Amino acid sequence: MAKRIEATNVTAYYGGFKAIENINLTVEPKTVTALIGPSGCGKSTFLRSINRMHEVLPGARVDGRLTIDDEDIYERDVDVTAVRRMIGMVFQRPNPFPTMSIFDNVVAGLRLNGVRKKSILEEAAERALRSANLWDEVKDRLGKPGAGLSGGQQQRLCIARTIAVEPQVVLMDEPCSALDPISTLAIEDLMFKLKDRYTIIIVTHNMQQAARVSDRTAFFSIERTGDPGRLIEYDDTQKIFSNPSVKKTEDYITGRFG
Ligand SMILES: Nc1ncnc2c1ncn2[C@@H]1O[C@H](COP(=O)(O)OP(=O)(O)OP(=O)(O)O)[C@@H](O)[C@H]1O
Repeated sequence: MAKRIEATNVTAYYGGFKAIENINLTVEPKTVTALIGPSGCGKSTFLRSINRMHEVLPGARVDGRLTIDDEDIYERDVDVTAVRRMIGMVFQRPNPFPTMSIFDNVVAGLRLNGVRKKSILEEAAERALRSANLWDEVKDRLGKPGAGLSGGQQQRLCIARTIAVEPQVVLMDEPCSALDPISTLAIEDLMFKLKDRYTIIIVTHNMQQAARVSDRTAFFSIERTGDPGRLIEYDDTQKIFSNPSVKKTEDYITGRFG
């Protein structure tokens, strides 16, 4: 189910502004890859290029090649909705649909895909909530609003909603930045468990988190304000955090810049 992602010379623009330039990296299936780097270096832009969310903004575009298991997702005849179904995304702030119940939140994507049968929806909801380590906490109040959960629970609800449609890749943009340390650890445990089935890419500002959860780490940076973000170093997480090859990476992870 998990898929391999390959970016070749990916460059992304906001109108005339080039936000990232010539990003080349390959992400293997069933791994967690962390994108790190100083603010504004293009981590989120690159992440959103992977499921074609970047182009949703007026004037925004992507050049280069991005393949998922050798299929170029920017080919002209590609169904963008199918791409976004295959590549789920979890955002910085938990964003459950506020007026929907916990159950309706989890199955929202399935309903959108035309699934109507109650027993199928119930099974899928339980499976996704169990995978998201949330089932035990919510099984007795599935009809209550999702917005009534704690921040950490809401984020796990959003993860359940994302995986309910069985994507192959899960993108996470600073998924723990609004959470307390205990909820953060719960999400990190979850990532560890989910990588059995999915390819996961996470943007994080938390170096310890990158070191704890990821197999590979990509360090992005910019030369100066207004320049595009570039991939400086990409390697096994252990190598990046113990013996990086590039001085700039070392300066960043040791807190000397950024
Ligand atoms: N909607 C937008 N319109 C114009 N420029 C944008 C937009 N979003 C981001 N940018 C610019 O693109 C560059 C990269 O931004 P991006 O958010 O990808 O960086 P980032 O590394 O994820 O930053 P952070 O760590 O602060 O979230 C920045 O210069 C930013 O100002």
